[in-house]
Amino acid sequence: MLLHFYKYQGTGNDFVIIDDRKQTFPISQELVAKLCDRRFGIGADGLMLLQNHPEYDFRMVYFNSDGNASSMCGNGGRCLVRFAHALGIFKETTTFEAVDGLHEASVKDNLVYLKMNDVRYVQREAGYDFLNTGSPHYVTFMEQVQAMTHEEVVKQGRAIRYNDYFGPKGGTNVNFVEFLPDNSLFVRTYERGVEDETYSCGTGVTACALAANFHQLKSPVQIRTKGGDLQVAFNQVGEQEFTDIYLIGPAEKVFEGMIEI
Ligand SMILES: N[C@H](CCC[C@H](N)C(=O)O)C(=O)O
Repeated sequence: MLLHFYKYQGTGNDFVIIDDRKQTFPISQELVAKLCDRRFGIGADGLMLLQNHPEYDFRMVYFNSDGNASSMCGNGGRCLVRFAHALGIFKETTTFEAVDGLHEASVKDNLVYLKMNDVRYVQREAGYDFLNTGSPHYVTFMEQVQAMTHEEVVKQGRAIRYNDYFGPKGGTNVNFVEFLPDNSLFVRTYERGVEDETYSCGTGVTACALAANFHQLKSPVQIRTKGGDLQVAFNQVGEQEFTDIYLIGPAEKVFEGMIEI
């Protein structure tokens, strides 16, 4: 069977997208992992289905590149909004349903504005913060993050993702954050379910921006990643409470094609 697919990327976090409004995609962990494989498939950090929704513009179904369905993907959400806009599903703003509930979004001047769910609690520990921005994120602020090798990000990220505290809870994504002189952040992320460093992580940079608020960084926070620049705007309504959280940045179609499945 020939499958029509689209390839999108949002600041280097890349995805296979399927227009599955007819809900015919034969979901299986094996097929999703194969399509995301960078040698034997199309290659991506994740795969998304765009499906019809009885009340809202569309439904987002997200899978990590390990083939397993997962929690919310911020960059994936931005790419799917860009795709839906290109399909003509909406003109200015859209509301869609994802695994963590409803999201509003808009496309303006080549940027996608994605509203993230409110954050009601930030667990603050010695040396890290832990919060859920649609996916679970461990955030640690340190020097020289830009200078870390890929191997160091993977080794240190993997150790935290599988440690005795986070491992039994399904693991976590791990973010290493450096304050830059211009009050922006440089973020590198080890992603659960990709089990590697990705070029950026949308729910990850969102978590880093909120955690940086405890270090006097105010909204909007500029974040640099290996894959490009993102912005996170938010409203702090309480010591640990954030609403009106927007993840803002570019999302582009790279190519489309057909693949035998
Ligand atoms: N790997 C994440 C999901 C994708 C998050 C990331 N790609 C993003 O842009 O938010 C997890 O399993 O928690």
